Amino acid sequence: MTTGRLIAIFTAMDLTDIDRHGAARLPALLSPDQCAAIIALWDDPAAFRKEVVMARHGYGSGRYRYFAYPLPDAVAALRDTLWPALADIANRWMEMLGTGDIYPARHADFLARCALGGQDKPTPLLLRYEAGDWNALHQDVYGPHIFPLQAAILLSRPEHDFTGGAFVLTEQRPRMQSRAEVVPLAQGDAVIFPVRDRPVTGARGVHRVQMRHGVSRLLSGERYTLGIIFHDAT
Ligand SMILES: O=C(O)CCC(=O)C(=O)O
Ligand SMILES: [Fe+2]
Repeated sequence: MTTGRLIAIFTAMDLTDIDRHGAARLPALLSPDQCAAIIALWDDPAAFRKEVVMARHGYGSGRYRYFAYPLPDAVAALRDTLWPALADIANRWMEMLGTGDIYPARHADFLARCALGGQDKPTPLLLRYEAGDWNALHQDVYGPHIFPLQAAILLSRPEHDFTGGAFVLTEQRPRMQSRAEVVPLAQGDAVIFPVRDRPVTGARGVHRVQMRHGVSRLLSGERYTLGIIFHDAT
């Protein structure tokens, strides 16, 4: 995947979906071969710094592994090339919310800021679900430094490699009932979504709505996802 191709996809996609619906889909960000190559990393212990068995923590059922630094090239490239377009959205959001936060033009500069605050462990992760597994609704916050958007890339083929296992987002609206959004993904598609909350313009101005994401129960097969989170962890 070249930067040029990523930028072309971004230009083509409807980024306003993030503001309208809380999520945007980037079709075919990775090819089937690229997906297979990332899935193959699962069995390379040297690629990872930590494994989480989700049931042990009440996170659902399934496993995930956090990549170690240096990240595999494909993972590092995704973090770098997605950054500029997402930082633009994030900076617009911070302006709407009046936080005064500004995300730098280069992802490396944001990581340096995280590291100064003690957040220096890589957060990109590979997730694996089998039949019966699921991912509880959650927010990927790892410390005070938060980049407000993240990406998840489906590496397996729906209906071929697995059934069930839908990517789900919920939006908790202040003093109102919550809204669910299901994002149908094909192999290689990415979904871009808020980490914790997002600004919504209402009748009385801008307010934050809390967002959570998760995965519904897998009915059969095996499902792998690559998660790209832009802040690091303590
Ligand atoms: O498996 C999924 O689709 C969700 C993964 C996830 O929670 C994440 O990437 O942060
Ligand atoms: Fe997550």
